[in-house]
Amino acid sequence: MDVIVAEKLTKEYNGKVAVRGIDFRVRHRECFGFLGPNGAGKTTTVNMIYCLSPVTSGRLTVLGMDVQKKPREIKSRLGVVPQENNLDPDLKVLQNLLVYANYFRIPAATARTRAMELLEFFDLADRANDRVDRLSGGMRRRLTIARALINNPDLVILDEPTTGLDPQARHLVWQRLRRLKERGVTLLLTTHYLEEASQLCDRLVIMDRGEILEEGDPQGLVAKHIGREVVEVGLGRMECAEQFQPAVNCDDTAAMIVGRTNHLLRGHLAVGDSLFLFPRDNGQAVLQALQDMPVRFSHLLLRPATLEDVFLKLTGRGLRA
Ligand SMILES: Nc1ncnc2c1ncn2[C@@H]1O[C@H](COP(=O)(O)OP(=O)(O)OP(=O)(O)O)[C@@H](O)[C@H]1O
Repeated sequence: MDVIVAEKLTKEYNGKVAVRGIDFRVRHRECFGFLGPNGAGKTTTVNMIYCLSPVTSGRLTVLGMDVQKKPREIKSRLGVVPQENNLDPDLKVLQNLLVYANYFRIPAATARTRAMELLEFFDLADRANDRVDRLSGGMRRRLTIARALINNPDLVILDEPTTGLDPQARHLVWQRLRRLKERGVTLLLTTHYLEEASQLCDRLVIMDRGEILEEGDPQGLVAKHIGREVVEVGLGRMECAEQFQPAVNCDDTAAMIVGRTNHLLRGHLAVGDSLFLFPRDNGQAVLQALQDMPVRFSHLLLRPATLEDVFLKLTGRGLRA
């Protein structure tokens, strides 16, 4: 049985559509992601999944139950990590977990054992008696995730789990989330970090302006839309040789580059003063062809293709634009 089934799911705020008739399914024990820029509708979608925000139209079932009919039952089996940490800063680390356990009516002894196990798992055991306001941002985030697990949920929803964390803290959170997945917990996360999506998600949807543009596994999506590599050409502040004078603007130069390398490409994309070339199979040959041109580009690089390229190709914008 799928853990979440959404069909033509729609959310409007005062007549303004935030989520526009989307369909998706989350499978048991997978990590499923919503990748998209700010305002794409990710938070709105997860708010409907954890029954915080009513569905405007369409069908949404979580753990086999309709969100409009069984919100209480659904909530009791979910763990939720909201975008903003909402820990109680006046309470100590362990107390934060115990108070939460109380909401779920977990017996005190069980709650204490589980809380200590979770603190251990998230590398926070030695901070159990510290006040929350003494913790670093990364520790608070891990504590928020630990708290979401206190009721042993069947599904954990994480809204932008590592936004605002430094790279080291982010990697530590990813490591723990991967271990949770190995233990069989179904994870659903929203993110605008392509690296987070690639590192954690088995499958994801790319969302923009309330719609799902694509669905698949991260590697499969990159292979389908882009290929293995990208040659990125910076067309701003170019230095041209005399004989290359006709190519004075980006559009002309981009057209000329594509003309010369087309036989080596499976596609290309011009965005602002950057040109992205998608080599058919030999990125090095494309790079060489450009290096042979009498132009010094503002930058020229051959790099692995990423989900960011997929997003750019689908929307014409960057994820952080
Ligand atoms: N409570 C609300 N009332 C009115 N409009 C809202 C409300 N919440 C969200 N919106 C609008 O719905 C759209 C989708 O917002 P949402 O927060 O779901 O996007 P998001 O992808 O999660 O982005 P972010 O990463 O910024 O949270 C936006 O246009 C937003 O302004």
